Amino acid sequence: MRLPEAFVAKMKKLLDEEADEFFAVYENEKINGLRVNPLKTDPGAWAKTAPFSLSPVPFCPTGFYYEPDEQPGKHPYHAAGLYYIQEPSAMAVAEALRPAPGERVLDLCAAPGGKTTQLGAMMENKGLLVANEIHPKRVKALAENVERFGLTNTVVVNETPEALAEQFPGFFDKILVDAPCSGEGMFRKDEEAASFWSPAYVEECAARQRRILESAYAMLKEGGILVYSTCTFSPEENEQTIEWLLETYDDLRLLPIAKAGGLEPGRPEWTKTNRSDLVHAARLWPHRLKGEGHFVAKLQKQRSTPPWQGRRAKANAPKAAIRLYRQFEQEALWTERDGTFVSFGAHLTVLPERCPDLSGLKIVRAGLHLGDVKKERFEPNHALALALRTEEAKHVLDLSSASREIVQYWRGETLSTGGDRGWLLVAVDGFPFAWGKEVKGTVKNFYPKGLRLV
Ligand SMILES: C[S@@+](CC[C@H](N)C(=O)[O-])C[C@H]1O[C@@H](n2cnc3c(N)ncnc32)[C@H](O)[C@@H]1O
Repeated sequence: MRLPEAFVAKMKKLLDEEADEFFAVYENEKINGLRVNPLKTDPGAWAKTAPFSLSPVPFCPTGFYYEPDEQPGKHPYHAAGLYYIQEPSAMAVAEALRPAPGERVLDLCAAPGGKTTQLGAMMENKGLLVANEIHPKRVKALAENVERFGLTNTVVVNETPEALAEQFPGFFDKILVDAPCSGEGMFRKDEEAASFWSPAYVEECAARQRRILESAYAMLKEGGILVYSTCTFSPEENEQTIEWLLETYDDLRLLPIAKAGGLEPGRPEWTKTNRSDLVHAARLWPHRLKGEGHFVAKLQKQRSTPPWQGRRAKANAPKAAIRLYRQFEQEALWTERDGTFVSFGAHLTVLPERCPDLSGLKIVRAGLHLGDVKKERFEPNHALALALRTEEAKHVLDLSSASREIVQYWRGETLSTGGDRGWLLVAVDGFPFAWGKEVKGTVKNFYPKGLRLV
């Protein structure tokens, strides 16, 4: 592939005798990976019986490589949220943050949701995950992936980092800044990134990263952890951004990232002041492991920070909406859902635990969208189907992934079953896939129109 000349010259200078090995990887095919959803299945056990030939990614316990001739993105298991197709090196980022269930976590630059889905799964749907994306178009894909993965503790927001910082000073235990960057590490995967590249663009990205990090710092609580990552090689956006951060906020401390599975240290010699602590950061090099280029740094805030003083969100769902939902629950489910029920128009939603007041923010999705009240009836949302376990549904239509019916259903067609059971959960090999309504022998299709197979 054709690489920008100035990029080639710069990397030759930086990498010196390692440069030939580095440039040789551009002749190879890109590496493919998927990350299995532990909310839905046991990754190790599933990988052994999966319809793809999977081998483990050494630095991510839920990550697997698949072969270039396979297409897991087109399998109904993908639609059922069993895995996320993700560039393997990108999987190391959420591993460095590793939030615990119950924490307050922010993914500040989140679309399309690779890391959000990984963080949400690590949190076992407990606590609060705020997934923010500044671009209104990209936020839609983020919300869809959150839904597909079955995340119920996640609020998807479409804001600037500055607006969030105003609302949430000192609020978060953990923050991920997976920064917009010049994308040098993705040239092999995305040739367009190469056409976009220039030295001036690298500087522009670095300036933007610094602004985003200022907001992130403001939102961290005392003792809170920040992970910063890029998919680029340039020292200006990596070691030097962290150098700037450490100089600007002298209470921040770099924490070591384990160098397992091929991760290498950051490069102190690429900072302006030769900061030795940059070895704690991690670099993922495409010529040193099976994956593209990435940089990851982990920092802890030491300064005493006034605890967040904001209000909690209050339940506001009309009684009638909850009554209709409870009726649906009685008819279709064995389990009852508790929590803070709120309405956005006809939408009925249950918020994540201890969710803060969200007024004034552009909220795309808040917690679990249970369904909509339509003409005095409750219609369950696709998100609810994907957040359930099959055992929770009273009526299940389990289709084989190899069957014609699953493809028909995915396309939006009705199915003939002969039954009359009302709302039923359509599943693929035992994994929830969508809602259907079985009336007088026919299952009416509730697979969302925008997600159907075409
Ligand atoms: C590297 S991508 C994030 C990838 C994502 N974390 C994932 O794993 O799927 C960076 C994101 O930052 C967003 N972004 C661009 N400018 C931004 C800004 N000024 N503040 C915050 N986010 C920004 C981009 O739209 C993009 O979606």
